[in-house]
Amino acid sequence: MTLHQPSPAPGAEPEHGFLLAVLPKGADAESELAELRELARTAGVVPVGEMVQHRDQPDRRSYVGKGKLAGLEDAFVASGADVLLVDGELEPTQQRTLENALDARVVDRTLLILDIFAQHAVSAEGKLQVELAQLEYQLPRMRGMWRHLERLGGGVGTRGPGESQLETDRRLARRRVSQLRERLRALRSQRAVRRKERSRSETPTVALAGYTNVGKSTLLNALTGADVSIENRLFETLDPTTRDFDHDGKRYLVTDTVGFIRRLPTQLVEGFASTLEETLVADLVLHVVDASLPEDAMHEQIAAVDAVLADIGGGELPVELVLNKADRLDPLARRRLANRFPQALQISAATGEGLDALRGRIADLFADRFEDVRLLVPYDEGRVLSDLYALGAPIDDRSDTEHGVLIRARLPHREVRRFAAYLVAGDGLETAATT
Ligand SMILES: Nc1nc2c(ncn2[C@@H]2O[C@H](COP(=O)(O)OP(=O)(O)OP(=O)(O)O)[C@@H](O)[C@H]2O)c(=O)[nH]1
Ligand SMILES: [Mg+2]
Repeated sequence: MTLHQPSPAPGAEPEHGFLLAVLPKGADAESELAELRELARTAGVVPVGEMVQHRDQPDRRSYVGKGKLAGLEDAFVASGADVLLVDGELEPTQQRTLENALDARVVDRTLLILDIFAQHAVSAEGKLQVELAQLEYQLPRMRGMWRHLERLGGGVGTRGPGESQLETDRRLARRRVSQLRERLRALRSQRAVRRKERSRSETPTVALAGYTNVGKSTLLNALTGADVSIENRLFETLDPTTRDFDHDGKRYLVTDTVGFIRRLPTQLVEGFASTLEETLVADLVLHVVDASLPEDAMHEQIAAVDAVLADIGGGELPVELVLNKADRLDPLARRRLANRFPQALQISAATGEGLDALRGRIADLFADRFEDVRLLVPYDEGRVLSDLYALGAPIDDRSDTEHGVLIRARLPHREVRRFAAYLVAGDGLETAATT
C-alpha cells in the first residue's frame, strides 16, 4: 500500500518524530501506534522510531518508568528524531522531564491533534474553535511554564516580574477565551437559523458520521456531486458541508461532518460539539465505516463513534451502518461482513458501487417515517391549516364537510402528535358527527 505523504510547508524540511506509547498490559500496541503514526504523518512529521512500554500507569514525573528513561534517550538519539510524540496527554511535569532528558521538543497527543486541527481549519468558525481549544489547553499549564523559566533564570528577583507577568498573561488569555466564546456563540446562532430554514422546508436530512479517514467526504461527493476536499489524512474535514441529491423526484440533504477519533481531546470535544450538532439535528445518521480495515480495528472504530455520539447526546438518533471501501474486499471478506452485519450495505464511494442501493435505502427509511392520517380542521382554525401546509408534507385530498375541512395527508411521524387533536379515524365522517 502506498501512502500519500503530505508535502511539508514549502521550504521547510519535514520534522522527524519518535513515537512513544505507555500502555496497560494487554493493550493492542500495534493499533495504538498505527494511529499515532497516522496522526504524525497528517501533521507533516515523518516517524523515524518508536517505543512502547507496558505499564499500569504512566510515571507521574517522567511518563515512562524511570528505569526506561535512559533507554528512551539512546533510542531517540539513534533515530535522529527532532521531536518526541507521546500517545497520551502529558502533565506539565512529565513534559518538562522528558524535554530535559532528551533536550528536544515533546508533543503530546492533544497538542498533536490541536496542531492538525489548526492546519485544517478553513472557516472562521473552525479557526476560532481551534484557537479556543489551544488556549484552554495552555491556560492551566501557564503557571508551570513560568516556574520553569524562573528556575532557568535563577531565583531572587525574577520571581516578582515572573509572577506578575504570569498574571498578565493569564488575564489576557482569559479575556481572549471569553471573546472567542462570544464570537462562537454568535456564529453558532447564525448556523442555527440556517438550520431552522432547512428544517422548515422539511427536507429530510442525512448526516454522515464516522471515524476519521473512512471516506465520508468521498461519499458526500459521490452522492451529491459536491467537491469537498478528500485526502488520505486524518481530520481532512473540520467544517460541516451540506449538499443535496434527488431520488425519485424527492430532495434529500446530506451533511459531511468532522471525523471522530478515540480519546478526542476534551478541549476539542467542547469546541467541536457545535460542528457535531449538525449530526444531532439530522433525521438520520449514516455511520460510515472503513470496511477494509482489519476487523478488530474496525470494531474499535465503530465503538468509538458510538461512544462519541452518545456523549454529545445523539444516542437516540436513528443510525444506519454503511460499510465503505468495499472495492478493497475479496469475496470471502465480503461474505464475512455480510454475516456479521446483515443489515449494512456494502458500498464503495470511490467506484460508485452500491450508491444507488444506498439512495434507495435512504428513501425507504424516510418513507417509513411518514404516516397516512386524516385530519378534520374546524373552519375557524385556519392556523392549523397553514401549519400543516408549512410542513410541506404531501396533502393527498381535501374536502369541505359540515364540521370543517377534511384532509388526507402524509405527515412525518414526529409531527403527527402536534395535530393529534384533529386526527380522525376511517373516512372521518362518523367521527366528525359525534364530536
Ligand atoms: N479504496 C477506496 N478508498 C476510498 C473510498 N472512499 C474513500 N476512500 C479514500 O479514503 C481516504 C479518506 O477519504 P475522505 O473522504 O477524505 O475521508 P473522511 O472520512 O472524509 O476523512 P476526514 O474528513 O479526515 O474525517 C481518501 O484517500 C479516499 O480516496 C472507497 O470507497 N474505496
Ligand atoms: Mg472528510
